[in-house]
Amino acid sequence: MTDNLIKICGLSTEETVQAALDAGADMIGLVFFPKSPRHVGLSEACKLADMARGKADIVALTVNMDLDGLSRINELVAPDWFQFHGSETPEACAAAKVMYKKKIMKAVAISEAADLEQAVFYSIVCDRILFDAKPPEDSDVPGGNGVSFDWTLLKGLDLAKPFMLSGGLNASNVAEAIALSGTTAIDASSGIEREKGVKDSELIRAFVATARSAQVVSGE
Ligand SMILES: O=C(O)c1ccccc1N[C@@H]1O[C@H](COP(=O)(O)O)[C@@H](O)[C@H]1O
Repeated sequence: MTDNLIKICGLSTEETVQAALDAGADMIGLVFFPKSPRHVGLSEACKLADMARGKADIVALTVNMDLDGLSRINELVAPDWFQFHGSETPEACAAAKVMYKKKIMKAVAISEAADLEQAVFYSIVCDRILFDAKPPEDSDVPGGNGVSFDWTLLKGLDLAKPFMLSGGLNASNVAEAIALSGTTAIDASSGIEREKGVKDSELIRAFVATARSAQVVSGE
């Protein structure tokens, strides 16, 4: 067993939140983005968050949401984290951190080494960086696309804050992703679904079990 940090994102039912908690996920993500097949309304999100509170960190994922929307989520859902998955600036991330007194994770889209540079600025003001693949050109959503990037780009990366790997992870590739990236914090969404937007409890269990035991390969 490892202390790898495991986030299960895009949960929208009580059954799959319970499966993630029972499997030992450290963070559960709720998506507040109407274009996403994983979007949850506020009242459902409150129920799901209450199930997880104190057992796993609750992450509210938003995309370029205005302050009214963020304030409502903050007051009603009371997440531990906001995950900003749009084009929010470092200044906006810093302002949200002060205003809501919550931890902030900023998604940074990667396809080549040069894309890592923007993470430096975010890592000064945010609590964690989430590296995700750039979305396909025909996608309506900036994440949850099941697309991976070259995991070796993260090997040896030194930022002011910790980071997490996402993008196309599933039970079959997460051990290799951890080994090649050197990252022990990982996040999955579409790779644990039986169809788009529909999480599968068995796939969640398999993902968490594999991710929990996967080791970084040292000395490379
Ligand atoms: O899951 C979504 O629908 C979503 C919508 C908008 C922004 C981000 C979204 N998901 C996040 O994207 C990454 C990668 O997801 P996947 O594993 O490749 O499906 C992950 O952090 C999700 O939380």
